[in-house]
Amino acid sequence: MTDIRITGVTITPVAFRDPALLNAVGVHEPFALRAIVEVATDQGVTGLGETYADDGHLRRLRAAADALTGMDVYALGAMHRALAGVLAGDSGTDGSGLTGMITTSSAVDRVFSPFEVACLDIQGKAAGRPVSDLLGGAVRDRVPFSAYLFYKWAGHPGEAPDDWGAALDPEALVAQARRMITEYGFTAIKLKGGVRPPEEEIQAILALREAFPGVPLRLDPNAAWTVPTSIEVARRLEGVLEYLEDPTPGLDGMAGVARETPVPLATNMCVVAFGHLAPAVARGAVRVVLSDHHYWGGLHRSRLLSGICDTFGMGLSMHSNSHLGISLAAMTHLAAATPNLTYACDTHWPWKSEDVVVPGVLGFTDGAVRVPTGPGLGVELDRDALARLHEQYLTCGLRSRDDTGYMRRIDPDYEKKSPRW
Ligand SMILES: O=C([O-])C(=O)C[C@H](O)[C@@H](O)C(=O)[O-]
Ligand SMILES: [Mg+2]
Repeated sequence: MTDIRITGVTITPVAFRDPALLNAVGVHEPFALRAIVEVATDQGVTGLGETYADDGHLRRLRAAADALTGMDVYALGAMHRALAGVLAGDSGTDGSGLTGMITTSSAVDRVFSPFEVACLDIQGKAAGRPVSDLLGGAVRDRVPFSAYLFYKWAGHPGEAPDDWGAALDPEALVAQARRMITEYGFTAIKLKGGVRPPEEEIQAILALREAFPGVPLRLDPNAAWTVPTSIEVARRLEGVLEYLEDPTPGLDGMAGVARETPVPLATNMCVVAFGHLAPAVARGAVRVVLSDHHYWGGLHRSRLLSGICDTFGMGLSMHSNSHLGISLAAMTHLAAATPNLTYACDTHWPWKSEDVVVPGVLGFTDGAVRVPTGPGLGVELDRDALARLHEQYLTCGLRSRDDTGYMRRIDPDYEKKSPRW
């Protein structure tokens, strides 16, 4: 078999419009940042990856690109090892906004991920097979996603309201869910909490339960609550929630909540790297892990995570940050080829109005994305859109995600606290 050698990597940071979505650490800025990674090879086949674009991450991506140039796209293990060398001594904990609230994931895994995805795109194109086939083969041809609700302002301060409008109470969240379900057909609902006092968020979940009987519901306050508050909310929502995501900070706190409630606890905050799995299992801290190939080291390492979860009887769901079409394609191939990923995956997709991929391949029907069957990821770059969103990156002035800093500019008294209630 002929090698397919990397001859060059292009990393293009882009910015796309993002609504004023509220979370436990502040509010989304007017633009979300992503980096588009294009890998070129000596066989003329190219591959795509998508990742975060905070300044520190971009610097690491560029160093990685130099180290990977000349390597064979099949040598994924050697690439991961090479990046461990390049990033040795770099804790990668700057840019706390990279993954939302996650600062303890592995820098090597975060940097490796978009290159691995691009190499799998190339391998798939060379073999004429979809990426899901390289991951063991699709076990489902459609991947269900959840309606991801946010408390939100009507618009960014000083701008006209967006077409979703404000959502600051249960009625508005029910209306938001109704629109998302009408437009996308979602069959599960997640509410991003940690924004309003817990009693209000309980009322919001109860309103959603009444409006959408039988639809699985999740609440994720991103560690905004103390252990006693978490236990009380879990008690009030027992039998109502499919799972409660990261109610409180840290493995010990989560274990303390888990001991007192039958409601399954899920996480994308206290188990975000392989080293966290053994202590989480030992403490019985979580019943569901949200995978995310962007920080678990790509698609193969996410499948390794799924095997570990399966072995230890933990469920598997999927986390998302604001993302574009290359990521959605990668998430869909991965989910299709992961038998124990039985929960509807998270996606921020409905919140974005711009993209870098040619439209048409990825679409939602009945809340699910059909797994692309073309070679590789199955998506193609729209070069005009890429240029436009790169220009937007250059002019928007944002260089790192900073939900707290943005909130403080609007409300100088705002304090970041975990737990808050
Ligand atoms: O499940 C989660 O924790 C997330 O989706 C993290 C994200 O950063 C979310 O909170 C957001 O976009 O504000
Ligand atoms: Mg979460």
